[in-house]
Amino acid sequence: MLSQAYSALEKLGRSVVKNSKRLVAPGSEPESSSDTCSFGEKKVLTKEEIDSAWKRVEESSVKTLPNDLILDELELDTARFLVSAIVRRHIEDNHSFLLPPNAISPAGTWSDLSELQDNELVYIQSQTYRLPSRTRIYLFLRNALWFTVPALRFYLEKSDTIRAILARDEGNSFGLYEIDGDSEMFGYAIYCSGSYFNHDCDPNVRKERRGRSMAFYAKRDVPPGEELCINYIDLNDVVKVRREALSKYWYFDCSCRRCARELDAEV
Ligand SMILES: C[S@@+](CC[C@H](N)C(=O)[O-])C[C@H]1O[C@@H](n2cnc3c(N)ncnc32)[C@H](O)[C@@H]1O
Repeated sequence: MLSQAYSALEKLGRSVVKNSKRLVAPGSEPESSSDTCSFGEKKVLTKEEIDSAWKRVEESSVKTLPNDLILDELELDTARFLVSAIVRRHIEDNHSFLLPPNAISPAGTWSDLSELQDNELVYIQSQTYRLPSRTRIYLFLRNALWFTVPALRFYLEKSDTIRAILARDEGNSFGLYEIDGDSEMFGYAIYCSGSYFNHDCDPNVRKERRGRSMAFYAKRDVPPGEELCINYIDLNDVVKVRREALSKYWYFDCSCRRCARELDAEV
């Protein structure tokens, strides 16, 4: 089914990108089709406004893919990731006997994913353009898969499943880097249990990618009860730069002891 869904997407994705004939400046707000939502003025959106934007899009009628529903390459990547997640959920819901016993993928199950921190509000509030982008991806998938892969309609009729996946992907996924060499980044992956590590600027755990898995090792002896933390950012930076990075890309103010110590030393 995954290949069926991917091939439907690939065909549509290619034709949509090919027909788009337009260049947009990186980082500019993408245009939206009539069914998607847009916010002319940049403003901080409330939870209610975000909910009602999704509801409006859900209420639009299912039709064959409209010509003006254009996804850029990054959005198409997101669409592929979403398809693999909903296919996985479909298998867990309906054909769990197909999954090898006790062979939980490193990514975790659907229920593991649902339990992760939901970051939709904070991310959309910080980058408003993401909302029309996400609703476009949802509409694209719903219209592209509705007739070609009817088994997935259940997950696309309402936006909850797509919203839930995107809300957990943000802020919980790990960057995948080349192990040796120049640290080229290959992409992102979610490892549900690994997402419970908080950040510390003097972490007691280090992460190491091993093929498709992520391994975590203690960096020193850890007394029972001490919180296990990894680092989300470069630890060689000075406190101001570290905190700015955590605030800009992770949307939190670091409460670790190293930050407190270094901030104290500055005053
Ligand atoms: C990947 S999650 C870590 C698990 C999360 N604490 C949970 O309960 O699911 C990242 C979130 O944890 C919190 N967090 C992680 N490290 C932190 C730190 N050093 N200071 C403050 N908040 C932190 C922030 O809310 C951040 O968005």
